[in-house]
Amino acid sequence: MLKIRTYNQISDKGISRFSTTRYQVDATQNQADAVLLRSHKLSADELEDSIKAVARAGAGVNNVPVAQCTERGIVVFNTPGANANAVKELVLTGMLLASRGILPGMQFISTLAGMQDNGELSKLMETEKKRFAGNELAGRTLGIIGLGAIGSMVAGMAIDLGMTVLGYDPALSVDAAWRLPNQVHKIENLSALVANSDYVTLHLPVLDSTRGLVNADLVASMKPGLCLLNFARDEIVDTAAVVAGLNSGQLRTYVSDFPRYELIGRDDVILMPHIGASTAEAEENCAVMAAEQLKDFLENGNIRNSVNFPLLSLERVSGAESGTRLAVTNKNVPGMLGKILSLLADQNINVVDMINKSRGEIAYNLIDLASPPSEAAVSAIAATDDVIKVTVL
Ligand SMILES: NC(=O)c1ccc[n+]([C@@H]2O[C@H](COP(=O)([O-])OP(=O)(O)OC[C@H]3O[C@@H](n4cnc5c(N)ncnc54)[C@H](O)[C@@H]3O)[C@@H](O)[C@H]2O)c1
Ligand SMILES: O=C(O)[C@H](O)COP(=O)(O)O
Repeated sequence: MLKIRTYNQISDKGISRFSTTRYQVDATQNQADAVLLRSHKLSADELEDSIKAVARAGAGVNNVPVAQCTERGIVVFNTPGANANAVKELVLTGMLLASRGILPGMQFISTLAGMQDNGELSKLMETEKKRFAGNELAGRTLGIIGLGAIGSMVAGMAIDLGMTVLGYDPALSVDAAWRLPNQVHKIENLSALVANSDYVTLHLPVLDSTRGLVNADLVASMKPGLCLLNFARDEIVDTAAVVAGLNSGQLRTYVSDFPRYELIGRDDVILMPHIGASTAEAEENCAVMAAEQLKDFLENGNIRNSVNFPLLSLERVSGAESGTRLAVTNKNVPGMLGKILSLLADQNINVVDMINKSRGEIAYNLIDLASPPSEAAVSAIAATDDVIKVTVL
């Protein structure tokens, strides 16, 4: 039996991908093979030595100790794009709430509970509605910081709304560049992007390089009256700089999925309780994608959508006598593959097929064998200097 320990509420659609004859999946599993979670802040101490993988049903992996996982040969997966549409729709909601008198207008109406005369009510609406006028999005400029799965969908939506779109992403992947609508004006300089935008929306991960990216200097460069939307992570924004910007009028509105106490109760701030991905569709998509990736890894050693391991996949060779596969993780240093293969040769085990890839300090190998390796052979490989993990699949 393979064991998966879950944290958070994971959609049943994902959990049901694991057959009950082969997997035990719930929050109580100890000595588990893998962890499946959403935003639970995972500490390295929660990862027992049996853990081979952590699957994040979602995009952000800042709640996972990725560097320690890498050192210990634990593969970390995420589900890029699976919740992008949910976030895109909430960005639109945020832009509309920031632009039209929707929330104050609704609050005004709620003060009228108890009025009994619809004629009077209609008259009151007509005299008061000027207090809740706003502006349209068409014709305005949206700056997008981070043009990955979410940023590109937001770009497409904004173009459809008649907005001009500026984009900034110094780490843009080739795949993401292909997905991007060609009407997006790529800007190399963050200050130029914020100086020329009416709305700026953040869609980048929190990393050491992006923590505090929106700071006092960037706020000072903003076009006066800009609306900032943060559906990425709170650490990317310096709250004190945002408060100062709102107080000075440099910022008109701050919309955020990450409430901070300093921001609660302000008319120029719209806060949501981290619900960017909280739709039935996104929760199902993320859970299913995470489950499929985890299964393919635990059963075949294949790696799709990992944030710390090379992406790699090897078809099972039909007719291979034993169907035995070794997954070996080692430090990315010269000569490792030779050592592993020679240990197998010493045991007279023939290699049917294999693949090897590296990423940063890690190398990962899938080796299909013509006959099952003895325990001694597996132990010898595991004991080799710079080998981190060996799994027989
Ligand atoms: N509010 C929510 O519920 C919610 C939901 C999903 C994702 N998120 C957050 O949104 C982030 C983005 O999600 P995604 O699915 O689009 O991820 P993604 O990996 O597809 O895209 C992120 C993009 O950010 C870019 N980037 C990296 N460093 C940058 C920098 N310094 N400046 C500008 N761009 C930079 C990358 O090159 C990439 O294109 C996640 O990391 C997560 O923190 C929040
Ligand atoms: O990074 C993400 O995918 C989002 O922040 C969603 O987080 P959640 O799975 O806890 O809703």
